[in-house]
Amino acid sequence: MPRFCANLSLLFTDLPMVERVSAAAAAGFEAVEILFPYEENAAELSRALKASRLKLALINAPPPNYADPEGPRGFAAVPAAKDRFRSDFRRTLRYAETLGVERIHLMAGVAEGADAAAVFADNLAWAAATAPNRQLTIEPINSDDMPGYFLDDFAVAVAVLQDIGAPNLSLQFDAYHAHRIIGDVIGTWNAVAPLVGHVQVADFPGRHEPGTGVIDFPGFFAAIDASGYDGWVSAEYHPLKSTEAGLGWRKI
Ligand SMILES: O=C(O)C(=O)[C@H](O)CO
Ligand SMILES: [Mg+2]
Repeated sequence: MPRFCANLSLLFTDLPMVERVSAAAAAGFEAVEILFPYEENAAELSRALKASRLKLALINAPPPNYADPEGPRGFAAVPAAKDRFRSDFRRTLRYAETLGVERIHLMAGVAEGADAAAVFADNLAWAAATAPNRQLTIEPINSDDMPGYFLDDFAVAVAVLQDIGAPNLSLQFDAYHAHRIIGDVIGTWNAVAPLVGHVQVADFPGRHEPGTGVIDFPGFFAAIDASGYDGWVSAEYHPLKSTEAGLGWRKI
């Protein structure tokens, strides 16, 4: 079975962020991800992670809260926001240092066209060269959930990763988005697995726990194991009831 990680922006949300860390450890997770840690006290969060012996697998680069439906969705592919992307990235590196983050997800933002594609490639190459010791990811996100999001296509993600060819830049594979963008989660996984650095899971419809919808998670987890991927598989879903009541999927 893959190694599972808890997304603390979506799980254990009845608790303050710092307390979600020990709740994840008590539920048997060995790693967590936090999409928006920027409103938290980084030193306090770091102490909580150490006390629970949990790794922080992933954070998103700012802006701080993409949960705001009106808020920006990152800037990596936004031509007018090149300076903003780069200053945000430097800020992320400071958080990553304090928190001991394993991977940083660089969000593309709302943009389209040839200029956006060129700026995206340029910003990613710059970020990978600026932080050669940090692992960075990009994630195709379906445009029904995030209208206008630049990176809504696995082929575009694969092409840019292969063009840049940086060893610290990889694909973030979210099974929920793969289902909504392409439909065939396992086939898509088998085509891109060597490029993947981080995995997230939620079922469709509803974006709830694996096993609550139509995605073949036993088959997907078997495909992950067969591919040799040994990174984290993160629970990035909205619990149907309570977080604890919905954790049985880890044994399916
Ligand atoms: O939308 C997703 O699936 C993500 O992983 C983004 O990081 C959300 O911010
Ligand atoms: Mg995701």
